[in-house]
Amino acid sequence: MGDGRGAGGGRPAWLQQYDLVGKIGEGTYGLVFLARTKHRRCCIAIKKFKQSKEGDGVSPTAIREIMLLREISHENVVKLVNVHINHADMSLYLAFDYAEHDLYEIIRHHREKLNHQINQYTVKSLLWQLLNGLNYLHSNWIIHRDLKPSNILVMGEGEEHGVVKIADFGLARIYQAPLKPLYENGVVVTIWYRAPELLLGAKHYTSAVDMWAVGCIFAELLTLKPLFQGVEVKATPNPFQLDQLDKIFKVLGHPTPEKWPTLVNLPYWQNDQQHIQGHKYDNPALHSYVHLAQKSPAYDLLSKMLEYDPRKRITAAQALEHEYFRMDPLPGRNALVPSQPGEKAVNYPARPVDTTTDFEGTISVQPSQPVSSGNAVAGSVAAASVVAPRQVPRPMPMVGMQRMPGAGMAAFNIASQAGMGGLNPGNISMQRGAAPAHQQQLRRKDPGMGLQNTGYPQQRRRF
Ligand SMILES: Nc1ncnc2c1ncn2[C@@H]1O[C@H](COP(=O)(O)OP(=O)(O)OP(=O)(O)O)[C@@H](O)[C@H]1O
Repeated sequence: MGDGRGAGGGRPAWLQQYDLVGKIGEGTYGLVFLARTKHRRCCIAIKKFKQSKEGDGVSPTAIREIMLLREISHENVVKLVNVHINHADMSLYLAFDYAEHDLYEIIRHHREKLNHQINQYTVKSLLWQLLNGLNYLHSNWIIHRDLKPSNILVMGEGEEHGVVKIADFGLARIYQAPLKPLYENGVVVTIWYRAPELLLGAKHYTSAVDMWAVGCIFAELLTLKPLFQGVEVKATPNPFQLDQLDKIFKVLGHPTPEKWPTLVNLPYWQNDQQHIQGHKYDNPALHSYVHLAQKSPAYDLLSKMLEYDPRKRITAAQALEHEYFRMDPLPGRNALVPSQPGEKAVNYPARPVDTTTDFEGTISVQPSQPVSSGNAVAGSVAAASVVAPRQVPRPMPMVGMQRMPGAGMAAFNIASQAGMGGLNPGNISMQRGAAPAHQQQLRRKDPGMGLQNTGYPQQRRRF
């Protein structure tokens, strides 16, 4: 594909397969655009990575990582459909399937507009699907590392209505090496979903960090507000985040080496004892923060996700088997349908689209694209407005990473990615088989339902 320049003003040729609708978001590392493929008129979200000040582009290592992400296929994981490199400045564009909603907006809509809780069926279905996608990623040795509500997408009207898609998986590895975050551009970040072992300076990631984040998200779905809203200390790399730990201790109590034996080995626990000891609370009570009975299965599951010791924390596979998902209301594939007969479905707003921003992120493009009616996106365009900046969390700095071995995985030989040319529009030379050993086994297409789980606890049609 290359970066062939179109006749008109230096626009790369690959861009011509899309009609740009506008900008839908901005993260630490880049802008996200809504586009349509000219050929099939599919809605696509294109994530453009910003260049760092040093102007360093995309390394072959990052490209290899991205190619592996293309092999990931699961109903609850957003599909990476294309990768484009703009040769001129080595900027990177990733094209994903488009999702109309995300948990950040769904929670905000309930908190600020509807003023009522998300119904139990929806919470349970969102959580189950999130765990189902995560179980698949973890089984493929991918740790997300930046799970937060804006990264949990939910499909709008259509065949996949109400289906959860985890986004931004695996991207932390790409961000860190070749693309440095732009701290200077005023982006607000959050550490609210960060696991305590990382806050205490653990050097290795395990998939348990994602389960902590899921626990935080579960609590937020129940209460409509973040559970641990610490104020971040801004410094690099990975400074001691005492306020965030304080928020956690207040709700869960002080961790102890009796309950968490490896605590004593964590750098900040050793070095900042004095500070940490000053943050003891008498009556921690998670159940009162989330308004759950202590004996309820929901509380039991949540407290297992928010277990201090990462080795004791519940895994995604175990969580899917939890009693909470076996009792009424049972989770379903469309999380956004009414929970009871006669109940009205919530009409979540479409994403606002800023139609004045082009792929460069600066100048005005052609007037609004004609959008076929009846499509969810039509609403977005009609309601086009400047996209309000939101709190934009960023991934953790890259540190050593332990991956969980997946059970019963079919071998995937990286060398089978022969002829990656089609996937490698920048024609960057790549050594075959050069990926780390732990990545050389990837489960290929998974029909959707995780490893240990054959499907939803009980299929039930909902309207
Ligand atoms: N495939 C997609 N379909 C629709 N919207 C998407 C898609 N991927 C990302 N978005 C939305 O684009 C916005 C910006 O996403 P982006 O990932 O750049 O930033 P973020 O997740 O908010 O923060 P960061 O990337 O800095 O951690 C978010 O609202 C996100 O929900």
